[in-house]
Amino acid sequence: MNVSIIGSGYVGTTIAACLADLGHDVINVEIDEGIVETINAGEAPIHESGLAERIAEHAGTTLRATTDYAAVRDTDVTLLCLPTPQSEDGSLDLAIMQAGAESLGRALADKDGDHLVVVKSTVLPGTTEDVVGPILEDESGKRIGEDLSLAMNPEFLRMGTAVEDFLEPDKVVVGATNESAASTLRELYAPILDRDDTDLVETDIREAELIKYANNAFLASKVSLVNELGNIAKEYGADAYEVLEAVGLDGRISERFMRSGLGWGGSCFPKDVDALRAGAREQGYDPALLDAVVAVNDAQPRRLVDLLETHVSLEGARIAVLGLSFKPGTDDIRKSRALDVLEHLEARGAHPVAYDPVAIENVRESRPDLEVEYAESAAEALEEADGAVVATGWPEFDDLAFDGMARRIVVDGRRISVDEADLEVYEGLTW
Ligand SMILES: NC(=O)C1=CN([C@@H]2O[C@H](COP(=O)(O)OP(=O)(O)OC[C@H]3O[C@@H](n4cnc5c(N)ncnc54)[C@H](O)[C@@H]3O)[C@@H](O)[C@H]2O)C=CC1
Ligand SMILES: O=C(O)[C@H]1O[C@H](OP(=O)(O)OP(=O)(O)OC[C@H]2O[C@@H](n3ccc(=O)[nH]c3=O)[C@H](O)[C@@H]2O)[C@H](O)[C@@H](O)[C@@H]1O
Repeated sequence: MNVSIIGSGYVGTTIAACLADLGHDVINVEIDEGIVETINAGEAPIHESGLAERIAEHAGTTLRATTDYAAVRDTDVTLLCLPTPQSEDGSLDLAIMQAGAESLGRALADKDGDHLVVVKSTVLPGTTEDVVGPILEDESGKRIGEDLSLAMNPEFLRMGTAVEDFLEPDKVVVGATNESAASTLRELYAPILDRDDTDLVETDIREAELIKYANNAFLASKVSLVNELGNIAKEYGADAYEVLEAVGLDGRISERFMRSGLGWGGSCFPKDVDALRAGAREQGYDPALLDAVVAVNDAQPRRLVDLLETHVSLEGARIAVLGLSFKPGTDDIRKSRALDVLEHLEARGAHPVAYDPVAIENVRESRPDLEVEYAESAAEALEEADGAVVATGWPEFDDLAFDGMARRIVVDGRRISVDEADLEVYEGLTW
């Protein structure tokens, strides 16, 4: 099938390379010329395991990139993978989606024959049909239900495991208003749907849009609940990891997403939970539980620094901060809880020395306001430190030697593997 993908970021690039791998002819339409050149040169513009080799294999043949929207006219289906950021007040900002839909609609005006447009970006219910659809109709002169079809197909991949998640998903959700759109998507994903472990959910567009938010809200809530239970466990002197491992054996609950500690960050959970809360309020519903989910999450970094302060007087103290990215396996620092830890340490007069295997440059560039010293290794960050906090659970922090510290005091927000006998103090945030 001939497929065009609008937006070549984490989702668009991953999907393009994977669909080319599945045998489709794919073109990425992207406004950033640097990304376009990188893909056409056979290289990956982002770091994701399994991506570079797929781009290298297909670039120039079944995978191409362009800045020119006219390319969509040679394709049967277009997947919109544009960013859907949040506004200052937390609500969903659709400006980029609207601009992309306008360019796409204008390009489709000169296309003979039918075209299917699929929204893959995370958008609130009503966006596909009430915002994207009308723009496409106005700009293209085509009519939905006649020579234009619209579908919504949310994406559930995680950063760090994007290729594997896309090719081996638990489910594919297709929201479509007509059978021909649904059948085109079934054909597009045929090799994925042939897997025994992938469920196909066919539904209407609004449900598809909300399934994505409900999914992220559920996972973020699960981690906040696990953190609240962990905070309570800590008060009782109990180990939350042992408690929740047992709880997870209940098939209704599941063992996954049970890691308590510093909380959730990243480019998705925070923005999507906020957008859903703002959207719910706009609809007249007060999302009390989701408000609490965010409040619990926001309190964890302060709790970690409070815990450290019970062992170290922070004014003037040199504190090693291990990990800056929002989770291991990525250099993404958006809404990383580690940044909140740095802010709390700074506010209390400490001198943070941070180390991360891949994310330091991103923090340096995007947060010049932070007064942090950066180290080139964990050992260098720990040198002469009066205490250390673990903010991201990178595997390389497991079984680390805490040699060289002025005082071997370690407060862990991610449950790394530690030989406590080597330390003066080892405290987990929730155990
Ligand atoms: N990052 C993730 O792990 C996941 C993201 N999502 C959702 O997918 C959507 C896309 O997210 P990401 O790929 O992370 O975004 P991103 O920010 O990594 O990439 C978006 C790309 O679109 C390009 N772009 C912006 N305006 C454009 C335009 N008018 N025409 C063509 N290209 C344009 C940007 O230059 C950028 O390269 C969002 O709605 C997000 O919530 C869903 C599942 C996973
Ligand atoms: O909508 C999105 O973009 C994506 O958001 C998340 O994916 P991602 O943000 O890449 O990362 P996760 O692995 O879900 O982790 C999110 C945050 O939760 C934290 N977390 C996760 C699991 C856990 O047990 N404990 C915990 O604190 C992680 O450290 C991280 O900060 C979802 O898992 C994806 O399904 C979804 O597609």
